[in-house]
Amino acid sequence: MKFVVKLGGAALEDPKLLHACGRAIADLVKDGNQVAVVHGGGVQLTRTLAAMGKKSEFISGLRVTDAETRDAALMVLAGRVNKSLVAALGKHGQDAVGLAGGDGNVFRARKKKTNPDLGFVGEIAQSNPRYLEAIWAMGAVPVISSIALGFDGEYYNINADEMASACAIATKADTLVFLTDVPGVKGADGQVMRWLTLAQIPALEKQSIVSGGMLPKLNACKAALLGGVKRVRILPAESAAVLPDLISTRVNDGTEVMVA
Ligand SMILES: Nc1ncnc2c1ncn2[C@@H]1O[C@H](COP(=O)(O)OP(=O)(O)O)[C@@H](O)[C@H]1O
Ligand SMILES: CC(=O)N[C@@H](CCC(=O)OP(=O)(O)O)C(=O)O
Repeated sequence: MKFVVKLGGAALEDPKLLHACGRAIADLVKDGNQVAVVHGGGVQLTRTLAAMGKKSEFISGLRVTDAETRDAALMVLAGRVNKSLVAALGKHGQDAVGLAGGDGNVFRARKKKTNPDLGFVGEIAQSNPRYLEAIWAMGAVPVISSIALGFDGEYYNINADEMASACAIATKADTLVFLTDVPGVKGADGQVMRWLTLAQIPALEKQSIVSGGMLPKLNACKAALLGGVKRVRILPAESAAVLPDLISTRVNDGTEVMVA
């Protein structure tokens, strides 16, 4: 089976959690699966920007990204965060190869057209997974940061959930899992929804039951399901150990997002 596992920045904050996620991903590979990891690092980027004296601003869950912010994103996401994940997999004996969207032209971006304008925020315009296939052929795990090179030669900041769904579609993954900092998608009663269909999403958004970072996440779930990915699950990073069980065992953690 082919898996894309997305790790959010909050999940990467806690060394114990990072260790547990690294182990679960390594176990998934030991079971014979092909796994690509896509990661965020929003929290880490916000912290670095604050140290630089820059405030972070988000519109509908997307960071307003001027040139200085984009350069910091390259430094933090494609640098420190990417390499700490490569190290976490290495600790469990799993080879990993870090890359950003521009490397090997695996993902190419175009500027996201939004109102208001978000600067260097991009969306994936083209993908070519041949380098991912090559990394898998070597028994390694590609670890992809949410940065991609535009056709104009500029790097663009991509929401990591969006990057993960583009990766799952491009690689024809069977399963896309979002490891995050909440136990799942909470409904109107504040309880985690075990299942969520695409038809339920607009009402949740309209009533502001989902907001912030959950908006791009649910958009990414929808894109993946409509793009042919069979299973999409939002899972708390604390439950990463259940990853290898997702295929054959009934798992209650998190929210399964389904077409209908
Ligand atoms: N209905 C909801 N259920 C769960 N989380 C929600 C909901 N609405 C908004 N959120 C927010 O979405 C966040 C998860 O998105 P995000 O911060 O982007 O995570 P990640 O770093 O894993 O991508 C949660 O921390 C929570 O604050
Ligand atoms: C355009 C945009 O918003 N990009 C995100 C990329 C990182 C990300 O998505 O990180 P998480 O998965 O940890 O939230 C950002 O700048 O924060």
